[in-house]
Amino acid sequence: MTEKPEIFARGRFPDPTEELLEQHFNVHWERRADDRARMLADIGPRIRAIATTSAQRTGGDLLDYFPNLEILSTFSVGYEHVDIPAARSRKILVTNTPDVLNECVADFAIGQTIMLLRRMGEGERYLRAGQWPKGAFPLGAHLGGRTLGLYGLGGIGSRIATRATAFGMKIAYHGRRRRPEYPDYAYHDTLVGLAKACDVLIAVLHPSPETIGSINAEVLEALGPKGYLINVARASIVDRDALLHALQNKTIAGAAIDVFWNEPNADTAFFDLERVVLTPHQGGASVETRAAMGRLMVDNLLGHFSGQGVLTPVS
Ligand SMILES: NC(=O)C1=CN([C@@H]2O[C@H](COP(=O)(O)OP(=O)(O)OC[C@H]3O[C@@H](n4cnc5c(N)ncnc54)[C@H](O)[C@@H]3O)[C@@H](O)[C@H]2O)C=CC1
Ligand SMILES: O=CC(=O)O
Repeated sequence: MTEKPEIFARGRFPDPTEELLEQHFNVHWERRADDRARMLADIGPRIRAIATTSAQRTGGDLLDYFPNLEILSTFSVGYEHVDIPAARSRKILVTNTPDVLNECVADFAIGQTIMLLRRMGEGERYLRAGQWPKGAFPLGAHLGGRTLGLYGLGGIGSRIATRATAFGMKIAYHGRRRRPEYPDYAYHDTLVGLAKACDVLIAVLHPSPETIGSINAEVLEALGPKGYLINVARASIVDRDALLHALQNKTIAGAAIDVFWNEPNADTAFFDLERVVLTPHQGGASVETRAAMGRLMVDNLLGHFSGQGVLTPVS
């Protein structure tokens, strides 16, 4: 019987994923190490793969423990927690888990849109606080007839658009180029232009040098006092101080934030604001989606070790 490849596993995965990893590999769990430095020194040269969640940062300093590392497989679409140039310079293949969570994150983004516009979270807090007998809760706003602006029209963004259309919303988007496959969606060649044109701006794209901090004071001003921001991408895309200022001064109507600047610590400065929905990075957090992500992460590792090739390399 051939030896199972030895892998280093970082973070905590759902039980079925951990079982799959144990089934196919000889797994060294970082979280179970009594003495991490000794563990790394002992197993480093034998490790051929890393499996990781997005909560762990992997840079060149860690990769140096693994001179025979071939592949790093992350249990996430996002890969900003991996130092891609450091991996590339060591000829380490990196894979992620795109597409299997598109529908799940799109459902969630629409859920946040409804929650925000219809003020459902605030309404529930009002009821629980015993405020209802003192007067009816203020009115919310419809989705139908409003324009949804997508900053990122990829796997997830395109699914959000389909759902929003069913709610009667018009779709606009900003990207690096016009997408002829979406003739019914209005293209804006600047983010400010998109923000001006839409009522609800949803960020759903990878953080990159080009996009980090791109939702800034100018964009929020363009969104205006009747505009809502929803961020299901990464916090780094939004200028935190500009957003806080806009919410405090009501220069935008509200925001839903699923991703934070220092996860898993939420930013308490946003806690007491009205018209704000805060969630703990739940976009892809369903049992079914997590299982599919785990399967894909493991399939990438199996594809690599069988010689058949990985399914979803980070390009
Ligand atoms: N909140 C959550 O739980 C989750 C968040 N995400 C986030 O969503 C992001 C997007 O995921 P996918 O839709 O799968 O990615 P994708 O790669 O399919 O789509 C991203 C889109 O953004 C566009 N884009 C890239 N740079 C741009 C720029 N400078 N200006 C405008 N558009 C640009 C791309 O052309 C592409 O159409 C992920 O990178 C991740 O950060 C993903 C999964 C779950
Ligand atoms: O944020 C989640 C991911 O898969 O990326």
